[in-house]
Amino acid sequence: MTLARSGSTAPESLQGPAAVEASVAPALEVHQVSLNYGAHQVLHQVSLSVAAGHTTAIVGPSGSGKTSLLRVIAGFLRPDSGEVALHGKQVTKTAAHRRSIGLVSQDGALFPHLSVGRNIAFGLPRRQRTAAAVSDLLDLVSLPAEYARRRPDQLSGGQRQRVSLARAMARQPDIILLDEPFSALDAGLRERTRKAVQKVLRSTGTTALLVTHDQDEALSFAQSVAVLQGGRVQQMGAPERVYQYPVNVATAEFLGEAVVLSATVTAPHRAACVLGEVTLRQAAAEGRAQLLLRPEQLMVVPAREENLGQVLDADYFGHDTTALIRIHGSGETVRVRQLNSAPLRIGDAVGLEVTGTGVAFPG
Ligand SMILES: Nc1ncnc2c1ncn2[C@@H]1O[C@H](COP(=O)(O)OP(=O)(O)OP(=O)(O)O)[C@@H](O)[C@H]1O
Repeated sequence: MTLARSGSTAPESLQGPAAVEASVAPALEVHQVSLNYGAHQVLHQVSLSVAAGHTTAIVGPSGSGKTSLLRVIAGFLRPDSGEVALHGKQVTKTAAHRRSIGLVSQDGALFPHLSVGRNIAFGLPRRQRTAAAVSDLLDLVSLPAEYARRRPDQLSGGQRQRVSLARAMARQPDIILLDEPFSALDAGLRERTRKAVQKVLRSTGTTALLVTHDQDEALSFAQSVAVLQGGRVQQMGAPERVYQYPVNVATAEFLGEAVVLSATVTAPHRAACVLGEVTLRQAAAEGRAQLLLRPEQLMVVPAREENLGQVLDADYFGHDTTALIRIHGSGETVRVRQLNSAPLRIGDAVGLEVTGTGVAFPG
């Protein structure tokens, strides 16, 4: 049994997002979708598309509308306006069970009284419910065939999620919706399961949409990231793009730790701030600005007269220390991430140097 579709994009998907996007029609298109719960509007003209064979993550804070959007795509909720299409075919009014969609939820939603094998077989068309097909699906998610006889409560959380993925993939749906599938797992298992799921999706060329509130997960798992805030898509693009070129400070702050300093843009690619002159990676209008840097761009150097600051707080994480530093004179505070060759302590006097480039926003 092979789960790669005929005309699947699996080989191309390994060649990079641009190659696929240029040649393949979107598997999912959401166009101008708005949704209200009574008088409360939770989605505002949301548009996004997912290229066939690609994985896109919708990331946003709690209450931003991620689950609501997923439910509209799955067909559990009808939008007040806008459209949803799968492989170019309108499904906005199609019942959930008639859409070619696989769903993996936070808890896996396995039937506790059925064996793993029967859980997986449930996802297969009736005539294909054979031990061999179940065994192939277990193999796909790197679980031994003997696990078919176990009950879900005899598996670890990560194994349960892999079974849930196998069940969702059994019918080779147009798209797999992953609704916070790793959030119930502890840190190490979460990462391993994430990698395992990513490998299955990419090797089979399966289109997937992941919903998560975890920025790191979104950036590392998906080939494209959509940032949802207040029911609006603020930005969508490749992970490196949205991290490096956020459209506003709120998006930057959501997609990882941000250092925001008052600055003056003195030339299209130059800004002056309390830490000195910084090169801008995209042109900005001259005048007052907010300068965005990331904590990993601030290098702690031995204390000197200029750029002198003091450590206000320090969190030791083993591999590195994150410290809050108040800069003398301006009173501004910055967060730095320092490898633990020389751990920082509260009260230390330090100097700071900026590496790399920043982004300036008017204001
Ligand atoms: N059935 C409902 N009736 C009324 N309001 C709802 C309903 N479901 C969700 N909401 C509201 O809609 C908004 C978006 O909720 P949604 O669950 O889509 O957000 P989310 O981004 O998935 O949040 P979380 O990450 O906490 O799950 C919230 O303000 C929520 O309170």
